[in-house]
Amino acid sequence: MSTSPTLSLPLIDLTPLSSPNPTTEALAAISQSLSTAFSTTGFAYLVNTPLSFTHADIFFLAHEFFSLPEAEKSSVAKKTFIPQNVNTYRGFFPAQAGSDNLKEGFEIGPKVSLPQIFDPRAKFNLTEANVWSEDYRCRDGAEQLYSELQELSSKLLSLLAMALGKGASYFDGYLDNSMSTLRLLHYPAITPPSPQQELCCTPHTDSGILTLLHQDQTGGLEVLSTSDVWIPAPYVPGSIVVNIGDLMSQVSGGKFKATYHRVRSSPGKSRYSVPFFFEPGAGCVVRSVDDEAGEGVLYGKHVLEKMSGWVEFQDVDVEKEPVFETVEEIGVAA
Ligand SMILES: O=C(O)CCC(=O)C(=O)O
Ligand SMILES: [Fe+2]
Repeated sequence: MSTSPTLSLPLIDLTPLSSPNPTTEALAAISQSLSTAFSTTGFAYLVNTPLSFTHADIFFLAHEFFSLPEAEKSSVAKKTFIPQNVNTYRGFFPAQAGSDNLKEGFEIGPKVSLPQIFDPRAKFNLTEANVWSEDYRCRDGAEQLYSELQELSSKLLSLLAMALGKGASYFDGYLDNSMSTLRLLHYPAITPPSPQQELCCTPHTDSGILTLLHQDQTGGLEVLSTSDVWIPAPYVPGSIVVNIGDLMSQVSGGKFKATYHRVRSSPGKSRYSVPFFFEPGAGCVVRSVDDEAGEGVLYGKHVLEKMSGWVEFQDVDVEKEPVFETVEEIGVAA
């Protein structure tokens, strides 16, 4: 692990993960670097990742989607925005004018269908199928990127298990029916620049296990340091920004930090980013390593609670959702 003189976040070299048989020492060294980064700022840059996609390939997927005509994007918009559409959780969301979240997005989940554990009357079905516009030419690419990011995240999860003193397969149950989300984001240019629109992504923590973020060259990402100062996390060529989500922070007994981050507007410029939120299955019971016999929390419930605070899901009312309470109730093995 190294820290560039101009960067406040560590760079972690993942070269050994591209090898079919990485040495135990190499894996232990990455595990240690991740542990140090996640126990302090909660953020790091990953370099020499095993992805087959270049930075340009990834942003092509996003540009192609956001250059579709508005009507085409609306055809896959979530029900919250286009009431006649059936998709509630996957799909397109438009930019919310007048908020600190001036971004439009397109979200996809796994290609394989997930067990339908939500009440069909629920306002948000977290395990619904993806929706695609026939005019979007990059569906195969987006599905392939999803699969590679899921694979990389799974490897990182094993390394986090080791960092917590557990065996490499300790968290493997999280991968059953994992409902990770690949999100293509476009922050439209603010013209004319407005002093009121200082932020285009409001300060927040992510909700899942970890997030792998590709950002373009525009800059603007900021991370709250341990001394409560916003530090820039600019684009580093060829890197992925990684950070811990609330869930993993809880699982680690607070050892790993879910750090606040935000995006500062770049006057007159548009920006693209592609976060991948690595998540367990909705029916996964998640427990802290410090309380392995405890009741734990059902991941699907954790997400709905978190969603009620997101601008894209303003109408989530967790109290009114027919949310399952126990694993038995939703009929899924933990
Ligand atoms: O666009 C970015 O760089 C960050 C996006 C983000 O933090 C998120 O979508 O959770
Ligand atoms: Fe985030």
